[in-house]
Amino acid sequence: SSVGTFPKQVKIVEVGPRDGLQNEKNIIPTPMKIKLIDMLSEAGLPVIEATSFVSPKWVPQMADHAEVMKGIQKFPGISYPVLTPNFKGFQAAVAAGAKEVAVFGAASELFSKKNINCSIDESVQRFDEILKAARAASIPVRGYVSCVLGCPYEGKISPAKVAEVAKKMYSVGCYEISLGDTIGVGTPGTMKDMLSAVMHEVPVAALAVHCHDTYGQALANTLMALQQAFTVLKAHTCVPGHGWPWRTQTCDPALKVPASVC
Ligand SMILES: CC(C)(COP(=O)([O-])OP(=O)([O-])OC[C@H]1O[C@@H](n2cnc3c(N)ncnc32)[C@H](O)[C@@H]1OP(=O)([O-])[O-])[C@@H](O)C(=O)NCCC(=O)NCCSC(=O)C[C@@](C)(O)CC(=O)[O-]
Repeated sequence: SSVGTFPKQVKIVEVGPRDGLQNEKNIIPTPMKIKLIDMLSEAGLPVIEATSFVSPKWVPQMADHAEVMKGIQKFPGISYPVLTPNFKGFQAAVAAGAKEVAVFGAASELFSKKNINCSIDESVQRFDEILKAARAASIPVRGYVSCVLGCPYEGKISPAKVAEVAKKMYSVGCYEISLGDTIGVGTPGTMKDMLSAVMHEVPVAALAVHCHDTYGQALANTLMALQQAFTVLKAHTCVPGHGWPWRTQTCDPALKVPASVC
């Protein structure tokens, strides 16, 4: 009976080669990373986050970003976005052949400082600079908001704060906002409250969730997010034939994408 309460289509963004590997202490050989990404491509995943163009002093495991990008097979129809924290990273990513990038901010001031060494407001300014250059180069930019259900330094984060940051990132031009339960402390209840607040500010079809499984709640939280998305999508109508921002495909009437994101 629950089958009718999910969206008909779901986009999965595979982040293993980046999020999965970035904290590994032992440096994984570049050919092994390339092999992993090629195997994920062969498995048919539509989007594979390949690496991140961050400072090697901050994340040594991702220091081989350019070699990874150059070495992987680019399967037709598969996107290989990479993380870019600043303009320097964006330029390096484009030079290495990236066709899509992701910027990453946080709903927690302390986490922002510890992760990308700037305040939330400063991060949005940096993203704006990336977005302007990306627009000129026709490169789509995805946005992450970390700590949406809790922060390792600040504890609870209010849904209103998450909505505020998500709105800012959407407003500067991120085509999709991925809401990260960075430390996996969310529950279906807190996920529901957070999404309700964010959905007032960002169209549901432009939202994604990124759930860590620290306490075994990731699947339950994802289920809640899908059900909530379905409830909101069901209430909207779509204008067929309109293109997605930054995207070439036309919107799918079956998805009932709100006209506001077409
Ligand atoms: C943002 C910075 C660079 C600021 O770091 P900073 O130290 O403030 O940067 P800076 O501008 O002062 O530069 C310091 C040095 O870094 C270099 N540098 C500067 N930028 C780059 C770059 N792009 N690529 C390569 N090198 C760079 C720069 O050239 C300089 O080199 P030096 O002169 O000392 O030799 C740093 O904090 C950083 O790289 N942070 C990345 C942290 C990170 O990757 N975290 C994990 C990803 S986020 C995540 O996992 C969450 C997510 C997305 O999965 C969702 C969720 O679960 O919540």
